[in-house]
Amino acid sequence: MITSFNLNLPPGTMVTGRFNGGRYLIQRLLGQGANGIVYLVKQVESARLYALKMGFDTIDLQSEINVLKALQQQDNRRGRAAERDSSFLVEVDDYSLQGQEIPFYVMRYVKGQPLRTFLTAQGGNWMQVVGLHLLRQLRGLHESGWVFGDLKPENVLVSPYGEVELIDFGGVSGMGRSVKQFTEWYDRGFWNAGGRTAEPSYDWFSFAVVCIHLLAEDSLKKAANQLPQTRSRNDLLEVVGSEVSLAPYREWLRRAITGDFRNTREACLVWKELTLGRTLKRKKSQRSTPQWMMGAFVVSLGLLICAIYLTFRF
Ligand SMILES: Nc1ncnc2c1ncn2[C@@H]1O[C@H](COP(=O)(O)OP(=O)(O)OP(=O)(O)O)[C@@H](O)[C@H]1O
Repeated sequence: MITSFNLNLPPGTMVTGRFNGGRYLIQRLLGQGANGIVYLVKQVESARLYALKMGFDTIDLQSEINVLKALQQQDNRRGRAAERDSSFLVEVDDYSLQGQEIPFYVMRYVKGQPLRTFLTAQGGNWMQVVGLHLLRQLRGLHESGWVFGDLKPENVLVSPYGEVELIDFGGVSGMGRSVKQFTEWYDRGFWNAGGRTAEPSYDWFSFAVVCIHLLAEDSLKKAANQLPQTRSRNDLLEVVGSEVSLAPYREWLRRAITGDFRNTREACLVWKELTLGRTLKRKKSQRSTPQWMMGAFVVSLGLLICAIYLTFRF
């Protein structure tokens, strides 16, 4: 039986595909989840870095592979594959270990920090930049007929300039189907706030809960710990209305929780207007601040403004 224990492969291990013969040298462990274990690997032929995921369960892994294949084909059709660092899906094969066949697939390596780590290190204000990038990623998926489904902070990696990549496509479902993988807090059903049909509003809702979780965790915990039958979307709306840390996002969060956007393009636009307007106001008011007080903020604010400029310019 394959377990996380015997899949714990040390750096320097060569993983050779049983059918295609692709060779990948393990550099280090990237992470481990319920469905598999992910390594940073170097493809021997090209010396390129990729992420390689080995599965504990062939069926679960296969459903992720199917989604990645479909996304890859869509990218290829639109001629986008060349624009990316590398493709969604590089290779699928089996690895023989101690007489067992372990399915694996190779995907692009996403360099970045998990969303929560990033915001803790850089400050909550970065949510403005990160949020827009994330919504744009969702918009791309939605416009291609997919819903991400299992949106949670662990599935979002952020680059030093606030750019975002989604990982773990195991929860992606075709529009109109049932969401097949979700995590309690971010799930609309958990809050008795709607069904689990894969539609853009399902992802908006999850994203709203991600924001509340990251910026007002205690209040979210309290609301989530109620009896399941009394939990409702009003509990979330109350948190949104009362938490100061959520004030900049209040209008957007209310609309996301109630599913009140025409589409994800509109969700992006509203986010942009709300957060950009606020940043400009803050910049104006800072002009009257004495210079000596500015010193400590200059570097981080400069970086943030740079990122905001780059984010909102396009
Ligand atoms: N493409 C990637 N690039 C960099 N790191 C990655 C990549 N894919 C996964 N990881 C890392 O590996 C971890 C586990 O991967 P993943 O979330 O796909 O596993 P999982 O078993 O499906 O998780 P879950 O239990 O959340 O369903 C992630 O949290 C992340 O840290």
